[in-house]
Amino acid sequence: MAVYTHLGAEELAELIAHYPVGPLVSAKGIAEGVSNSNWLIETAGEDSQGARFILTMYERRIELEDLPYFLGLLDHLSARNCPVPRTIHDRQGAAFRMLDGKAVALIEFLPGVSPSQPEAGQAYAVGETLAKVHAASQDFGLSRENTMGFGQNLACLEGCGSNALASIDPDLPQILAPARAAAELDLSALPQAQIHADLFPDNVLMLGDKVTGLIDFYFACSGPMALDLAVTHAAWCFDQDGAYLHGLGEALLAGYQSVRQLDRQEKNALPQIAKGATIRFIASRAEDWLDTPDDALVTRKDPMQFVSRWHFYNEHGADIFA
Ligand SMILES: Nc1ncnc2c1ncn2[C@@H]1O[C@H](COP(=O)(O)OP(=O)(O)O)[C@@H](O)[C@H]1O
Ligand SMILES: N[C@@H](CCOP(=O)(O)O)C(=O)O
Repeated sequence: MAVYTHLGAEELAELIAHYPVGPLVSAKGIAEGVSNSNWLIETAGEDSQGARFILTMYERRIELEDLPYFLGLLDHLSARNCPVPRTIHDRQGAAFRMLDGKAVALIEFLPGVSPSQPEAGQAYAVGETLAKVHAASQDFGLSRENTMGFGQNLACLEGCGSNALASIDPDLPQILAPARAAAELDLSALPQAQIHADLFPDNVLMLGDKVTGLIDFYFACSGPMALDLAVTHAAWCFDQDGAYLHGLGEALLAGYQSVRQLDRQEKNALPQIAKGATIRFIASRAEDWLDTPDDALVTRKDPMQFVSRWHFYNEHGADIFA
């Protein structure tokens, strides 16, 4: 379920009239996603050829002051031929508007579907695209602190508390010690860029092995490129049962390095960074788990999936990223 707000037909038509896209033809709520409300918008187009867009209403976890960074980054990357949707600006040139007290943005619709069981060719293409995004972001003029960094992950887990973590799974509190170790890591000397920081398969649109869209940049921030690669590795390279998919891992790293070679310092740090990346998702999933009522329509994501990935990187990280 990801339409948290009801927008009536007249309200939608009035909103769309502020954009140079022609009159509204249809609006359908999109079920996927958990954070924001999204609609697939069809308009007549300025030239009456018809056009499609995504209308996003920002509901949770997004600060209004961060929108110029997120939406500006989309426009910056799109202008540099990265497969990223551009923002449609309204007739006054604004990238977002307020509606019923919430921010909304109209975003280019990109074709493609998110792979549910990614294959090696797709992992290669995602690695390649991620490296291109890192390169293209180098001259982006804005920056944003990572609000889900290793220090914040520790604070989040400590905020949940051992007892509450144990109520999710008796083994979960054991992640507190590794979270303390991750919070001590200093990644500031590693090569930096604007990073997506949440590049799960459901945030990538593909047609076959071609990446047609990277979406959902709402955790994007300024940070080490190796962290983005580690998040993507942890999100793409394990099957439903938690088994490591060696072929996907190799392909992702090869695709990335076909565009940008990792340096020795990054390779040495990657095993620790990958463990930290798993803790990032353990922390947010645990917090969401405890915050989500049992009868909520949103499906809770299991933090233990990433605990098992932490153990994998702890044992094999040095070999994988050598
Ligand atoms: N630019 C886009 N082009 C095509 N589909 C999109 C686009 N942006 C979002 N979507 C669709 O909307 C869904 C939810 O979007 P997403 O940004 O991931 O929401 P959330 O932040 O709530 O997770 C995606 O799974 C995708 O199907
Ligand atoms: N990718 C995160 C959850 C963030 O949700 P998104 O729908 O905004 O990508 C996870 O899997 O824990």
